[in-house]
Amino acid sequence: MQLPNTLTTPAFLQKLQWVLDPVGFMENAAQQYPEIFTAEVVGFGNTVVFVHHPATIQEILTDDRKKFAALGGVNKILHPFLGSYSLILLDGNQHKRQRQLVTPSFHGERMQAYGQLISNLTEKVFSQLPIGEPFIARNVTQEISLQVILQAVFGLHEGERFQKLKHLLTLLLDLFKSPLTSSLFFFSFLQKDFGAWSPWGKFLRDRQKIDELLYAEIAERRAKPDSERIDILSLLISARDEAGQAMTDQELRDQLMTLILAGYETTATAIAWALYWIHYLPQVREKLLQELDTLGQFPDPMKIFQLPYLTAVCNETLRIYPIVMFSFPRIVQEPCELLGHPLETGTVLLASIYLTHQREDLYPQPKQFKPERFLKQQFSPYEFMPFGGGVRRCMGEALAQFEMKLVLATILSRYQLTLVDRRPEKPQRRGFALAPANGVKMVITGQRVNQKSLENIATTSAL
Ligand code: HEM
Repeated sequence: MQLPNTLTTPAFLQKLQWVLDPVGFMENAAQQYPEIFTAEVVGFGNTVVFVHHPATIQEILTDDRKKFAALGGVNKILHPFLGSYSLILLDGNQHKRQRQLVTPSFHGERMQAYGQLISNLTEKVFSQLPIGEPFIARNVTQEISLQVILQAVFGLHEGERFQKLKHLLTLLLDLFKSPLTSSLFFFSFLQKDFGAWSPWGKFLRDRQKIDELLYAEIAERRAKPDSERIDILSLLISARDEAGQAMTDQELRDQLMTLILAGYETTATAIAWALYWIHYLPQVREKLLQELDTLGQFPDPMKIFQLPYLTAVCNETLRIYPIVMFSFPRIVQEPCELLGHPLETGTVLLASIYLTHQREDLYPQPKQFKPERFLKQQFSPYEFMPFGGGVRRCMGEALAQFEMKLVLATILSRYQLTLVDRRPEKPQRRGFALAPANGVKMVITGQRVNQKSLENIATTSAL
């Protein structure tokens, strides 16, 4: 059967461009085929149909348990890292069960509990940066994001286990960042244990050490339950499914690894992009500071979360270069038609988040960073979809949005920063994320005092 709008470039060239320049690849194809096209890519079983038409994406994502199944098997290269019970790898009822167990811990209102923690961690990491010396924003936001996950999700605080896990997880997560080391996961023939010095041997030994630390933490928590604890691991330990069953140790371990893989680099990259846009466009920074200053010196985290302009800046950051460029694959389960094209069972579909966010009819001048568009208009969940949709919609959406806003508010209200390089940052593939190619080089030029508080001090002393 003829697939929709098949690209004619030789398959190996398509794959090469997909790996090296995914944005250029998708944009070229969309110029020719503005709603749907078929391409040869690496990672999802070769031939994939890209869809970037909101109504069609809605059709797919609202029926992705049956007609367009969100099968986890296509993510199997992540199995050695995540384990058999990972949400990302499970299908059907098993997937549904894990989601039912995990979802309540990530509800929006629960995030309030982490407000102070996120602000304090940001302050701690930033206070260690020397004033006047350039730093790479993405490295700093990664440090913050890793610590937020270890503390808010794993419930670990300073101490030996925290330090060991932080070190080992960083080693393992770094493997996904370069094409060379991530090939270990793509090619099973490289997965041979030739001892601790061989790449796969080292991976297995590091993973073993991580597992020992995680299982020790889980055992301690089970032995000494503490109802005061608010971290996500504690909530998962007490969660029960419909049949009253708790999660096993292995399920807990696999979900923790999933949450760190899905949540660490994504959120860190989003914050780095936001810092870039805010400092690249002085009028955006100015407006944000005016809005933040209205809250006074020690604002309530929920008040920060609700700020309209800050929300618009975060949304526009996730629109212009969505961190995750496309949804997880959905697989056609019965012959059907999309946009007039017949599709047979087994066809792999990707909702292109990037191309949907670049549609001129939805977002006029899509290459320009304009937070105001989110103040003027409300977009449907299939027009603006940085966190995907349907049964695999991001579990960490509330945490990611909360963290983005609190980290930005803390940095902007306490520090004056500037970009070291005024040349535009280009988006580049980095592991699973679409990241700023140079990591956003910045420098702290000084501390900042809330203007509103200064005015208050001035008025009080004048009285
Ligand atoms: C700005 C940050 C983030 C972005 C842009 C993002 C984006 C996404 C996207 C696009 C998906 C796929 C959805 C689909 O196929 O429809 C996804 C899935 C997922 N995300 Fe996120 N994510 C972010 C942060 C997080 C965080 C902080 C966590 C948890 C700590 C998290 C956990 C997950 C999980 C577990 C899944 C898989 C859900 C499933 O398979 O059922 N994400 N995310």
